[in-house]
Amino acid sequence: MMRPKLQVALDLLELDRAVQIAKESLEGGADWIEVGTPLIKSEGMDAIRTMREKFPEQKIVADMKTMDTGAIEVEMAAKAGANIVSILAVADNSTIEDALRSAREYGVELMVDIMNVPDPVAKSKELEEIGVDYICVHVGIDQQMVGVDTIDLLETIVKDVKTPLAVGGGLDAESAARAVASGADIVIVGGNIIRSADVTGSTRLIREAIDKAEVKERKRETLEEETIRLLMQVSTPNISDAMHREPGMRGIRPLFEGIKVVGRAVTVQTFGGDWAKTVEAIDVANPGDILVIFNGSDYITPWGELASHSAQNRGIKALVIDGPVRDIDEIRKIGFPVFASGIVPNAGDPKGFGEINAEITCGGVKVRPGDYIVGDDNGVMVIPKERAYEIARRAMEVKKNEDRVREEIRRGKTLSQVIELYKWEKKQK
Ligand SMILES: O=C([C@H](O)CO)[C@H](O)[C@H](O)COP(=O)(O)O
Repeated sequence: MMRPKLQVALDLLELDRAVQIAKESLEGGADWIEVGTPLIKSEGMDAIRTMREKFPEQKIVADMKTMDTGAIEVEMAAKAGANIVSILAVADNSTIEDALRSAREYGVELMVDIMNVPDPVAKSKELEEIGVDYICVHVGIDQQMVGVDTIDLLETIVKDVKTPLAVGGGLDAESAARAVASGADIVIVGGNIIRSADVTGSTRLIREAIDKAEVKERKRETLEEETIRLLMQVSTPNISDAMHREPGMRGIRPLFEGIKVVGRAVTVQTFGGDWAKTVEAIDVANPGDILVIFNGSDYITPWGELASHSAQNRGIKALVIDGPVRDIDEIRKIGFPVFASGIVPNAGDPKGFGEINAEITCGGVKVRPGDYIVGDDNGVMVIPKERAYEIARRAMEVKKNEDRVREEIRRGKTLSQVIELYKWEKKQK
């Protein structure tokens, strides 16, 4: 078997950064440079021309994601210097066939990306029949965020076609090795190389993994386990960015610094310091949950040290309260994480008004039982339970991107230089 190729996907917006990252990834063992679709949209065919000029010996893949007018788009990319042009399999066969004619005419190869096709096996057979050079088994970035797995897709196709397979979609060293073991001829990696602070080192790790193609037994995490693991690795600002700058809870701060908590909400609606429901909720919650309380008063508390102690014994992760707490000296001593909007000495009475596990508003944000709560030094974010996995994945992408930008700042550029801020200012109409 031929040594599998490693294709680095330059999904960036800035050409200078893309050139630098390409250079670093080639040093780490990448074979092919993919001019990613975002880069092509941002810089046009100049992105391909520049890569050709900077890397005259390298194989360059243009990820055009063409849907129509296949011939002209292949011609453009070929004339700009691409060796392989990638178009979409969801395009009509007339587009794919004409793109292939153009590829033959201009001396380039055609890769066809089966992302989003309704029947990947049937489509792959059809593409083989048409005679394309490569089939790209690809799970798009948005699909990755909702849990679609690239290797699962590869395994459904591999036995039915002989055309060389390029495989990509969220691959890291472990899944890249798995892809090769399952039959990938070309491994495409974007985010896990290009967003790394150490592009060369990350490429090297993936290179070694695909060369060995050793598959380790893996215990698949449940979606909930993976969601919590990922959320523990990102910050509330990462989460807010991933949610299109969704606000955190207003006016709610951690009682002490350096705490990071993730858990699912058990909600409590109470009134003016009535601590019956807040304390009963400790018995309702499961280990790992976070109590989220709306108190309706900023001068009488329904929560203090004894409740904290009891919650901690039950394995409850934290308390988030729109309202004040008391006994914070004792709460700090036992280290029970509390996020609150105030501190007072006086508690209310246990009258029994209110409700456990109703939808509430806390710090101006809607919270339902089971929603994911993340608290850290910056405040508290609420993630709707239906989108928790997706948001966790997207927040991780935000974090990775920041890791790379931080490294480029460390090397001496200003933030606006790194992200070419001026170019991306909204132009007035
Ligand atoms: O093609 C891609 C995507 O659609 C954005 O243009 C990526 O290059 C491809 O998915 C590889 O990137 P990662 O999934 O981040 O590894």
